[in-house]
Amino acid sequence: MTTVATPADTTIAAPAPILEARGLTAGYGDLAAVRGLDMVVHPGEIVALLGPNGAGKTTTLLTLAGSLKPLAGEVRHNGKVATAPLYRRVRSGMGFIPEERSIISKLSVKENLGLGRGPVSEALRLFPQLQPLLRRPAGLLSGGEQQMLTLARCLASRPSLMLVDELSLGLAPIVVAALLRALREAATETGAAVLLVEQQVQRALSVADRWYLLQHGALAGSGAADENSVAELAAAYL
Ligand SMILES: Nc1ncnc2c1ncn2[C@@H]1O[C@H](COP(=O)(O)OP(=O)(O)OP(=O)(O)O)[C@@H](O)[C@H]1O
Repeated sequence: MTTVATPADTTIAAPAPILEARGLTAGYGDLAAVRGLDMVVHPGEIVALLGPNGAGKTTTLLTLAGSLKPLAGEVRHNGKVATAPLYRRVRSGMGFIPEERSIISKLSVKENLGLGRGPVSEALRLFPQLQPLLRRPAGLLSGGEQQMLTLARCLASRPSLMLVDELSLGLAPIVVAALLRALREAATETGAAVLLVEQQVQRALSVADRWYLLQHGALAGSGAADENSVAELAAAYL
């Protein structure tokens, strides 16, 4: 816990960040796609990582998840420098939803849910829409149903931290709203910390608590997700 001075000169306990980037430079081979990032994500909050195409959002997320090694700087998970690869971080309570859909097409919905670390019953409680589809091969689901399956499987394991890339890509607004609502509930009810990469600024801000803006591989701004954010972000890059 860190302490924060309030205007009334009392102190309140602020939760320690669950995820931190400190001076993080990341990329591919010699190419630094993002440089010198400082970011934090606390338990129970949704933080949107915004920015135009090619700004470095996915590279940042992959590096924070342990899929790419930092070129410089560090990633901290629960206050400790994180060096474990992605699969070990997932085993220790991190949820990761990459841009490409992570289902096994030939397995049924039920079998796909069974591959998760949480109970199938919890996944179905979160997304009852999946119940009538349980016996269907996951490859035959619609894009939105596949993304529900992915998110249900991840949330059922009660992750303490979730890194989510472009959940809404190509999906109908009503489906996106249901997916984002589930993330919001996980953050509010179970204290999960969520870092959400999203192209759609307004959608992301509808559920986020805070945002960071990446441009050309560097942080170009950050703030609370409030009524001024859209105008601020529009001025910056929309
Ligand atoms: N595997 C790779 N090898 C080399 N360069 C890459 C690789 N993946 C991405 N890049 C480059 O890194 C930069 C950042 O890409 P990244 O995918 O992180 O951006 P992004 O903000 O997520 O973009 P988008 O919103 O279009 O997905 C881009 O210039 C991209 O071309």
